[in-house]
Amino acid sequence: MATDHDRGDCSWIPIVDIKAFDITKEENEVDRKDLEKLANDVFKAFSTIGFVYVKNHGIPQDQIDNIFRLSDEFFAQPQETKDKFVRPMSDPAAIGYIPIGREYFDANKPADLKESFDAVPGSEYSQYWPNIPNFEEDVVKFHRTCAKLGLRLLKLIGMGLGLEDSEFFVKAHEKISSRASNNTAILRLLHYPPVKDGEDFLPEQTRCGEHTDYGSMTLLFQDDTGGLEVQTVNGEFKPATPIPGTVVVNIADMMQRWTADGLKSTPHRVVPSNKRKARRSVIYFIDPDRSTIVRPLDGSNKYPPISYVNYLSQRFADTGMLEGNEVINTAA
Ligand SMILES: O=C(O)CCC(=O)C(=O)O
Ligand SMILES: [Fe+2]
Repeated sequence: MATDHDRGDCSWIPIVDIKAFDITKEENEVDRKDLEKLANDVFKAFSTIGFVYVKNHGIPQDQIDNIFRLSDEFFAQPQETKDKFVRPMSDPAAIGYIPIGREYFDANKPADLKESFDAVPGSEYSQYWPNIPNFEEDVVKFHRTCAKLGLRLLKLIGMGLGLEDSEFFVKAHEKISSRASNNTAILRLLHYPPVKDGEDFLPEQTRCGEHTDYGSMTLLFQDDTGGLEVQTVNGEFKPATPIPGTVVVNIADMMQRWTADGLKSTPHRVVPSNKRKARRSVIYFIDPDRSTIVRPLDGSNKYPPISYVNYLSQRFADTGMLEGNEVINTAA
């Protein structure tokens, strides 16, 4: 069957091959023309559908496989073991386990059928790292690897937008791999459990409700189960089918605001297309440094300037996620 990619449908998620600028290359060995073409391709996708599949990114497949294996090992533990690592929601710099039902996008619907583990480097909450050999070390290493890819893409976005300083976004994320108190980028391991024989999803329950992400950009590694759907420019949802060897990358809300709606933060969701099978994904939510003041780069007053940390708190409050002085650090 011919796919959208075969048909060259430009309104749908394109595959961008970034081999010329993969994370193993030194920036000074990269051909300027290749870089400009990539910047143009990435910009075109992010200013229309808001999503790309990135191919030949340079993250070794065995490193990705290892993270999925550690994730499986964590979620396969008995519930009472996982419950010992429940993430304190009061601090965006915290890490830990988020059980089924703890997070929701729509209070009027049953909670999403998912559980997750949030990780950041240099967390003061080291007691929430599970007792699984190499878990903390490998997960933090993967966080840093994802940061590298994220910074490459932020550079391409800066070029694609024609910013005078093409490193502008890179500089606004320079603390991405440092302590979470400076930058809230999180690596989230996600597990969507299967429903057992004789059981089913509740009416209106899904795996991950329709939402946009909060920060600047998201990297999304999915297994081969399927279920991720992205809203098209015409408003309907279409499957973002897993493509082996690629990372799905999407623009998030803060970046849309920063670019005065030039880049699109597109609604997406995960439906139970294969509900008897578990689905796993690993998500890297990229945020600007917490103290960054975000103002529209076109010089307009489309949105008032706001510090990223205030923006994040406001978003949680708007969606009922802020309880008392609690702030939870999630995408939504
Ligand atoms: O699991 C996925 O593929 C997507 C999840 C997602 O969009 C999110 O957690 O923000
Ligand atoms: Fe998302």
